[in-house]
Amino acid sequence: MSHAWGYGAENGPEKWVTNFPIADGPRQSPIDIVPADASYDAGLKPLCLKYDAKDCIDILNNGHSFQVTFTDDTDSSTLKNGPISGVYRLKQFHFHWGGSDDRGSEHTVSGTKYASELHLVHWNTKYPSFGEAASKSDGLAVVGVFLKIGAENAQLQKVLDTFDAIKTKGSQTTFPGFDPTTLLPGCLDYWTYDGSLTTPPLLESVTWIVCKETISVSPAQMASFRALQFSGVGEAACCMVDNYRPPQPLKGRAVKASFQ
Ligand SMILES: O=C1NC(=O)[C@@H](c2ccccc2)S1
Ligand SMILES: [Zn+2]
Repeated sequence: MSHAWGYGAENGPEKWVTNFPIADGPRQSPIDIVPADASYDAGLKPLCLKYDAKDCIDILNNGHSFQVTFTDDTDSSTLKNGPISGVYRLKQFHFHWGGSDDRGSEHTVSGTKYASELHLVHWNTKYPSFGEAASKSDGLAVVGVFLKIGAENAQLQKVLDTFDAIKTKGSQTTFPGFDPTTLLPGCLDYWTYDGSLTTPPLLESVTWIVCKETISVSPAQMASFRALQFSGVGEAACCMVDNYRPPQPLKGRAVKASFQ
């Protein structure tokens, strides 16, 4: 690829395999979740998500999405139970979205695309760091939440209110004291399967935990997402839209459900 990966015609998901051959690997993400094909697993525990707002540090436009980063030096913001063993620390959360309200999520449900998808990225503390964990088959756990077009989401709006300060690639601003619990649906029923990062390097190190229940986002709020830019200051302006990878082949993997 002549330049860094992205979501355009020249450097987008169909081209990633050139520099990242694992793109055609056996446990790639996202996938289309077909509820009727998911098997209920009574052994799956409820998710235990405990976040401390004091760990929330800043918000960054990284040129692919925007991410809210957490301090992960202690076990104060963690994911436990669910399909995982041990303690996973929250590193960051970010979103993927479309150029219009009819698309944007990475996972789909029986082919249904949502306007956006929230990813809460956690790493297994049996490893010394996120970077180390990212290369291990049980290194990461990402909680995915679908954003469905509807009422304005007041908690999400707190994140969107920072966007004037992070419009372009590489810009960031402080974002203290935000509790990501406020972005979770009321019901934490989930589907789970073994998958990968959905962006390069596409490492097959993610236990995916996708919530059945959606959260709401208004059309105006989605328009705010789309006013962010992939491009940096002084570059040709390019709206940050369609920053999602489409579903990948299941290749025989089982999708389990925590609910009947
Ligand atoms: O769930 C995912 N979404 C992404 O953008 C991928 C990623 C890549 C690197 C770090 C964190 C997340 S993995
Ligand atoms: Zn993501």
